[in-house]
Amino acid sequence: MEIHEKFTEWAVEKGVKINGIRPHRFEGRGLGIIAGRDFKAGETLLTVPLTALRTVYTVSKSLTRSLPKTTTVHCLLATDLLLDTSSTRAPWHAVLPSPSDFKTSMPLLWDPALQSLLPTTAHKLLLNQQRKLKLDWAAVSAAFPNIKYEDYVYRWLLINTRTFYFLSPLPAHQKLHPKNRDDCMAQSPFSDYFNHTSSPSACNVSFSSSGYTITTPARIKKGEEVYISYGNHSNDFLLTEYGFILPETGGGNQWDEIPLDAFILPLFSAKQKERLEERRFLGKYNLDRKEVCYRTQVALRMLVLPMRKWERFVDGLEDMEDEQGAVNRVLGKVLKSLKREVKGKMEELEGLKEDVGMKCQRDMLRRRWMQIEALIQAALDRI
Ligand SMILES: C[S@@+](CC[C@H](N)C(=O)[O-])C[C@H]1O[C@@H](n2cnc3c(N)ncnc32)[C@H](O)[C@@H]1O
Repeated sequence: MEIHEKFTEWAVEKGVKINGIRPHRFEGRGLGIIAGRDFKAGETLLTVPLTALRTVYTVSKSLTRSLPKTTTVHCLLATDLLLDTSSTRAPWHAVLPSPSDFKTSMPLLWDPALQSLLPTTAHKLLLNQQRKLKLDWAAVSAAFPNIKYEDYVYRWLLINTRTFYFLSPLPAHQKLHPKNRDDCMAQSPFSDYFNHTSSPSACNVSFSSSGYTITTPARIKKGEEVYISYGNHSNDFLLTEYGFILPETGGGNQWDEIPLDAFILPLFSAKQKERLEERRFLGKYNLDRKEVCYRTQVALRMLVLPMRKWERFVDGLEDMEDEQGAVNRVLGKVLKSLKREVKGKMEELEGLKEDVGMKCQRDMLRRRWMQIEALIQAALDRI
């Protein structure tokens, strides 16, 4: 833990205030934060001043000028991180995960045969990630032909997995605020040790002109891991963007959900789709841990109600309960088709040769498919 002690000293020098917490290695989660004492609800665990952050405003002008004006903040921060060989932030760089940590966990670096077996949402996010990386790499490789792709991707993933939402509160920066939400990012030392939970016990991260403040909403006992929330994300999102999924044990992921569009949309005629679109109920049908979403309930009613009655229902003039039995029968068919698809994907995964990807990658994918199967089965058992 010596590098972590050195980094902690470095962070304190930069004005980071660490109150009773320290980095600790947790099985399966890499580094995280452990409570060094008992905490009461409302206590502040960490403050990071603006001056300690790495942001688009700390990137040197010479680097910014070398890249096109349209370059993303993600790309600027990744390139800056790669080119920064000074000793200024060396203690911070020393505690970052290694390229091999990403190789095992991030689907972006997996074998294409495994990538093609990612669940729908995770796969869509991967395609989007690949598109963004391709554009960023085109800009960087043109400006710095000596940079190696692997070295760049490593930094790109560091930025992808370790930044916080950031909009500079400094008036001088405000006219330059990024237009794209994806560009509102900053690296914050020490805060980037916190692992994610979907539980309400996650610490609150607030941001103001004095920087980031991390506060606990609940009591924490000495020796417990302390978490923040990266957002209300499903496990498919966490898998592609952060390289992990929350397990079922310990409460699981309360925000987990799976899309149903591929199985529901084909049930409608072109005319029905038009009407759903007009009433803003076309697509984005999901199943979460408790139920199918309201959009699904509304859309499926179109298949069991005369159009007029459906319109009255959408206008709030008809009761939801009356047709629930008929809706559940359609939903049951949808869920059974989805379950068959999941089974097929799991069989494909089992049929892959042992040398396709790494065992830990295949295990992670299998665990995700099993979670999806369990979500579907729980929904079938409810109806
Ligand atoms: C901001 S960093 C947190 C610190 C990181 N664990 C480390 O070793 O430096 C985010 C990364 O931590 C890991 N992580 C965060 N929360 C996790 C969790 N609940 N379970 C497993 N891994 C987690 C993922 O690899 C994620 O990309």
